[in-house]
Amino acid sequence: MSYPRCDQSPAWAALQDHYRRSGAQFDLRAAFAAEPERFAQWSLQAPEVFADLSKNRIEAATLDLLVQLAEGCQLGAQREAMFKGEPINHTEGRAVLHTALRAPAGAAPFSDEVQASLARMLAFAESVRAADSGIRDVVHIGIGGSDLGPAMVVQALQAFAKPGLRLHFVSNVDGHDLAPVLRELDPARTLFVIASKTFTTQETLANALAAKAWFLAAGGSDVGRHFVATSSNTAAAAEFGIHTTFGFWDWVGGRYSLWSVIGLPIAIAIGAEHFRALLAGAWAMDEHFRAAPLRQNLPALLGLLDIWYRNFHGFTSRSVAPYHQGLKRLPAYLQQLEMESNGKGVDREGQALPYGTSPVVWGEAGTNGQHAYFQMLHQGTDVIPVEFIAVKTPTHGPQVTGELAERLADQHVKLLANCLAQSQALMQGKSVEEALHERAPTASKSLGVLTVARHRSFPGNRPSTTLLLETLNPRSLGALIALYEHRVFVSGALWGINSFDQWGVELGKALCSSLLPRLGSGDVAGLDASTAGLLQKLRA
Ligand SMILES: O=P(O)(O)OC[C@H]1O[C@H](O)[C@H](O)[C@@H](O)[C@@H]1O
Repeated sequence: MSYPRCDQSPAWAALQDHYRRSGAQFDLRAAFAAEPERFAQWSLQAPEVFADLSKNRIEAATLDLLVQLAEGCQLGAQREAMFKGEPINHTEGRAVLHTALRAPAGAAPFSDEVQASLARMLAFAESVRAADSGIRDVVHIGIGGSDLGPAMVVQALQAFAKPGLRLHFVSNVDGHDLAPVLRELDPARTLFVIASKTFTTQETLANALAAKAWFLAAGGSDVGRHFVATSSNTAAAAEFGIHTTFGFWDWVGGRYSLWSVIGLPIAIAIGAEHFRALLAGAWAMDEHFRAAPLRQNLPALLGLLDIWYRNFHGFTSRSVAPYHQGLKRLPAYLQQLEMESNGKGVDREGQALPYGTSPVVWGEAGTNGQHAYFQMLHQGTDVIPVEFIAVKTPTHGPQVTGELAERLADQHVKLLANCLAQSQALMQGKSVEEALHERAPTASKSLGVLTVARHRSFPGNRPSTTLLLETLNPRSLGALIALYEHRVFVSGALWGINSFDQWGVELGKALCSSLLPRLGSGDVAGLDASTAGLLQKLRA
């Protein structure tokens, strides 16, 4: 299982040369002026997701070299190794088979187990949704991969959720997360889902214990019926006192687990049929990723573009701007997916990498971000590629009628216009010359016109990608998430890193365990002066 690292491919040096000769001077405005076909040439339809890549600093020669780079790193073989279940998470000796969770029966490894687990989980979800279940509130307690995916999807698919059934997500060990949720609950009408792959996570166990204590104190009875677990550690869940555990396997990574029983709250919210549509959308993207030639392969193209920007242009972050309020948790979800997967500093053999890996991924739903940090995207000193996600048709649900429906439809047009305007503005910019010819009624009269024009000019040539969905539904969301998963796989595969472990979260956990008793005892012996000083202040 040894594949060449990107800098070992001849295309790497060729890309460095190409960057120096052409990439560094590339101008999007000139490219659009010179290439009438640029949009057609650089856009493509993948399953459920249309992508416009034309506003990126990329030309045919760049793509040629990036494709050579991918081939040099044996991307195709690496991809097959994942789909076939080889232990590509080699530091933990595990396969990486989230794709098997959404494969039709018989189409992927472990099919029988997967189908049986899915059927059991969906049947349980339907029983919770049934009118006679008596359940009104579902509290999902989990963190990281056992929280972000389900929470993001449930939020995104509100229009498909069962009315009257309330889903709550509690993740933080900070009691300010759990307490306000508990205030709204009736124990007799509440189901707690304790989600933890390992069932050892401090935050989740603490919240689960607190929830159980509240449940009993509030007069709840039959813990066995009101608490269930989703975990690959069924023994630990049983020890905790939970009788019903939906198990899964070590080859499902936490941040890739929403397709497994960790998706139980999704299934409870949207029902079995919609959950299957979510899986089907993801599988459609899996098939595209596996079969499409690299030049028409959207996850591959996005991953290659990430390499181009990170390693040749030196851009250190990427902003995600979903123009759909339902996707407001998508940036947080992507932060774990991408930064926990590819935030690595050594290659598979443990050698320090001579190049950058995961960019910082951040963002906010549009148009909100426009009124906050877009200033920096437009005029700041760093170039930050932006990924816009727009949804053509809104889904406000049947209860929205009459004048409200008309107004919301109009607001959707405004939303889309904003999305288009931002990528256009980033690209076009505004020269000092143009700014000089504009009226600037709010500018200070005491400044010279040239000074004002300089403040009002935009460098432009700032790259962005726009992803379009026809509508946000279970199938399209499944495809969108799988697109991101595979794009992260592509850049990780070329960087030659293990995208599927997360040792970087361990040190803080271990130090937390040793500091916890010290916060009680006040013992600061052997601590650095800063930690000791802060600990004493917190105890005072
Ligand atoms: O599902 P759990 O075992 O409780 O783990 C929850 C999360 O915590 C860990 O520290 C990892 O950083 C995440 O990858 C994981 O998703």
